[in-house]
Amino acid sequence: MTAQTLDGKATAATIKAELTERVTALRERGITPGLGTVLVGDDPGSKAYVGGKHRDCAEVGISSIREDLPADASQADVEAAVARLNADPACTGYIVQLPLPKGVDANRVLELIDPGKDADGLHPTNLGRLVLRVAEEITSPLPCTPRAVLELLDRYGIDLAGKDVCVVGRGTTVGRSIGLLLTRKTINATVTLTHTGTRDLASHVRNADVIVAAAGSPGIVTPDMVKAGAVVLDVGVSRVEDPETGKARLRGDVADGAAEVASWLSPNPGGVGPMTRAMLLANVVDSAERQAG
Ligand SMILES: Nc1nc2c(c(=O)[nH]1)N[C@@H](CN(C=O)c1ccc(C(=O)N[C@@H](CCC(=O)O)C(=O)O)cc1)CN2
Repeated sequence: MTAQTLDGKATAATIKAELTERVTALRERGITPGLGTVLVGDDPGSKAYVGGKHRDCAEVGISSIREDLPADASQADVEAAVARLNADPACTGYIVQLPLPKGVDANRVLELIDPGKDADGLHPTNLGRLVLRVAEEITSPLPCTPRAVLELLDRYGIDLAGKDVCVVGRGTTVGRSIGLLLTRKTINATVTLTHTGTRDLASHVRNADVIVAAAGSPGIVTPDMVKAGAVVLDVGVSRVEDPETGKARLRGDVADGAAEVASWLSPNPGGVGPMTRAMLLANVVDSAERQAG
């Protein structure tokens, strides 16, 4: 068996075309959605992700605003950038790129974001809504990568009701919140959240109908851990040095060979990453539409 591809790149392109139409309709009503970003420091990955977010905005007609701060920015500097975006009427939604450098308390920063402008769905109020609303519609923004996973599966018609899902990794942007989404009554999956303290990771993963590998640990999910016919989402990404060329290359959390066992597999790159970018745009457009009534 060779797994079918959950093509995030192609799906994201379709979603971006849909969003372009919605942005055009907003602009015709005199409303221009605007995404702000706060980037602290020179981490090449974070710089590339933020650059990609601004290119995506330009592609669909969303305006964008940058707050780029040096690596030695203080907690107060970062909080001041957040305050500027909270006050800026041209910014309808914004994100603080994570991780923040050591010495800056990310949770304190996230708490200062105006929840109505929280394009990442990471403010405690928006995460709290996710906890509280089990069956009711959630109109507040959802964290982009969890939303990306769900949207990708939905676009390929993969039903999760009654399925056992194993999430590997308990990070803020993916692992901790995806279980809340998957266990909503509209989805009805059963979730096991595993992490570095889990005993016998393989046994949990092996039980799962759907695996969400989001540990940021290259190749942590090996083919022998994948149940035949499972759906595998490779979310985590790491830059590792290729021993042959000495050059840095991207590696996902799922080791080579999983495609021979799984029924569906999201490639990495080209799977959940592009969908994460598309879901950020969707959060911005959703919130601009809500603000416009
Ligand atoms: N404030 C946030 N910080 C971070 C988030 C987030 O959702 N909000 N997620 C990640 C980084 N991230 C977006 O910020 C992100 C990661 C990966 C991709 C992506 O498209 N990856 C490509 C490969 C890219 C490459 O070549 O380097 C792919 O998977 O095809 C987009 C966004 C942590 N921080």
